[in-house]
Amino acid sequence: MNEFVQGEFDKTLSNFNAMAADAALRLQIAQAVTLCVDALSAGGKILFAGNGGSAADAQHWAGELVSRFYYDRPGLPAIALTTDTSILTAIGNDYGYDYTFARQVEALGREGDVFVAISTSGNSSNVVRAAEAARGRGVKVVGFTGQGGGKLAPLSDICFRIPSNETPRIQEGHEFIGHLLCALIEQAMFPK
Ligand SMILES: O=C(CO)[C@@H](O)[C@H](O)[C@H](O)[C@H](O)COP(=O)(O)O
Ligand SMILES: [Zn+2]
Repeated sequence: MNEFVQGEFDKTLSNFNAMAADAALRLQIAQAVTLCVDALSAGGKILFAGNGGSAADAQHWAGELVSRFYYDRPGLPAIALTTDTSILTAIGNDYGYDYTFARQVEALGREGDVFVAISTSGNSSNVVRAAEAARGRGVKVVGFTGQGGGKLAPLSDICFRIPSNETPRIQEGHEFIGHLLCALIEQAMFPK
């Protein structure tokens, strides 16, 4: 067991070391912040979606923006598309699970909004279809995925590809970058 735990620490540390050394990743973080700040400053909003642990990320990050992150300031408009069981079951039952997020993007997304699409494989159909729906409506797509990128990468205006093929490592990287984006958006929208 100790060996397993040590192995998990080692993989997580080497994943974060690789991210910390990646200058292109820092540039992407700055670009994603600009995209979100431009959208919010123009009266737009940020939509989030993902499955499983990534649904938790979607809700977590929307919560940081609507409520607060490091300090008190006005709430920012952000919606996780993973939370309303009536909507999710209606779309899932009437159109199919693949459409659970796309339908909501069609209903809620407006030109100038940002859709944050989270999928460790990059291939979850409901996330990929929602990214396609977003592009079709002039909604910018910020993708969060793994090393491979999957189908989501080419659909994204900016795509965070965590340098791992292991779902938990990818999710840990997502969580870190998601927090960074929330902090930087807060600072840019409401400088202290
Ligand atoms: O949290 C985990 C694994 O750590 C799982 O719930 C995981 O999110 C689910 O299997 C998802 O359905 C995986 O989908 P995706 O990341 O490939 O889009
Ligand atoms: Zn998990």
